[in-house]
Amino acid sequence: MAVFGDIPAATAEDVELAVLAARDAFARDGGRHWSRAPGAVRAKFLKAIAVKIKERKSYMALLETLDSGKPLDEAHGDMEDVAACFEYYADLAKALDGKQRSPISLPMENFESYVLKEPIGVVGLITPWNYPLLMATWKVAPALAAGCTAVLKPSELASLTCLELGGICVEIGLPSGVLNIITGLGPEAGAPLASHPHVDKIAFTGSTETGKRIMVTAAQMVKPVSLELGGKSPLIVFDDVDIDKAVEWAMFGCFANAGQVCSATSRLLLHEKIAKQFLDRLVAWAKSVKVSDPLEEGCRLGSVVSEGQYQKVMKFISTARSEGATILYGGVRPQHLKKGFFIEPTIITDVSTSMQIWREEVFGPVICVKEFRTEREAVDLANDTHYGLAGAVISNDLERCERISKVIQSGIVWINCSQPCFVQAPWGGNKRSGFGRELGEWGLDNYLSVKQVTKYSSDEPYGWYRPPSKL
Ligand SMILES: NC(=O)c1ccc[n+]([C@@H]2O[C@H](COP(=O)([O-])OP(=O)(O)OC[C@H]3O[C@@H](n4cnc5c(N)ncnc54)[C@H](O)[C@@H]3O)[C@@H](O)[C@H]2O)c1
Ligand SMILES: C[N+](C)(C)CC=O
Repeated sequence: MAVFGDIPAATAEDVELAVLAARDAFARDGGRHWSRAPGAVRAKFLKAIAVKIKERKSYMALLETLDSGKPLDEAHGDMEDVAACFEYYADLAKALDGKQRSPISLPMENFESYVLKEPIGVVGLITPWNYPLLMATWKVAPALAAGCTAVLKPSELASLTCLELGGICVEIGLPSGVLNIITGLGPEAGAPLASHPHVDKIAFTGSTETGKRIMVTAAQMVKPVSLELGGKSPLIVFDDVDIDKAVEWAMFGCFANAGQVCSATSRLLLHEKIAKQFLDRLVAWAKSVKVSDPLEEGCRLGSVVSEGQYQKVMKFISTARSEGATILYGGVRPQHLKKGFFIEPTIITDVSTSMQIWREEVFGPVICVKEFRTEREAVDLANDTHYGLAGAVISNDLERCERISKVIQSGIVWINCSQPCFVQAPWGGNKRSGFGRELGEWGLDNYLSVKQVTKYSSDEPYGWYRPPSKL
């Protein structure tokens, strides 16, 4: 670990200032310049942010890698996704103007009704460290597109690219107070934001434990929340597949970003007929992964984010061993990397459904494996979790895949792949993985409130009461 910068540790007083600034920006000039401005006005700012991100892609990616340990190639991909997300919501901001006053068909001709979509107000955005700028962007872009003003609190473990975003917003002339960024610890900076009475909504991405706390706090004010939480997602592989193709998806599903992915398919379910051959190939592929300094060309597995995360992942592995599982491959620091928080890609077999490694989110490059005989058994194992973020199935029988996609209890199902993520498609979980959807049009709806306006349009009196007799 090396210190290459420091960030402010905000407290409740800073949160107060940030919320005040956001409230002021929301209401300034009756909202004419932001919250009630045409979506096309806000779209220009979002497009301008996207342009700057693209211009600075290499620098921003480097910063993300230095801060989080993810391979530079992955950080480049993240920055492309960040720019695409701002562009996408710029288009939706523009389209919002045309969706206002959409009429509702009513069963009584004396009434006319239409719907206004209005920004919720000041929103608090609290985000994690695994995709620091991307996870923040999934909230900032739609919130701003909707006309909200925001206070963003990124993770204390990786805040730098979010601070850069703040600099970009100043450069492009985003009206002051529209986006406010505070850095600092969860209890000191995140909690006062979540409990602030003048914050109208909290959008949170992070662990299920913190999500629960945020929900309890928000409940005191009946404040809406959307929660994107953890996962323990399954990948089911049937016996009719091209083994190497399926192995590559299994690897990408659990070793990309060193497995620090909410939707990581970290429970691998293999049809018993191919299990041995599949595991032999999986080990061979895992051996060939380039684990290195994330800045090195071709790196495919960098370090985990922090010493704390390293210790946590190692503890999961040792508990799995002590509970009787087999560490088929990995489970240790790579021999050639004496410093840093590196962990070999790890494959764990002989797993039972009561083991911690089967039940809890590791958030590291660790996959656990079970075999199944029948489709029914595969689905039961896939759904044997409190989480419900994602699931994946690989088979050449597409009817089977579609059948399974209907019964997997999760917000996302991948067929013949794992992890691809598109800004146009909804993202979010069921069960203890949270609720609400980000991305796509659903992501914009997160920051809009729906107002019904109904007009009595007849010249006749309503006629429910008899008029009093005239004297
Ligand atoms: N569902 C998704 O889309 C998604 C995406 C990315 C990450 N995640 C989840 O995020 C988790 C990893 O992220 P993490 O370790 O940063 O999570 P975390 O819950 O520890 O922290 C997330 C954020 O909450 C803040 N926080 C902590 N305590 C708080 C409190 N009491 N009040 C308010 N804010 C508080 C943190 O400072 C950070 O900014 C994993 O569980 C992962 O699955 C989910
Ligand atoms: C959605 N994704 C994979 C970018 C981030 C989840 O941790």
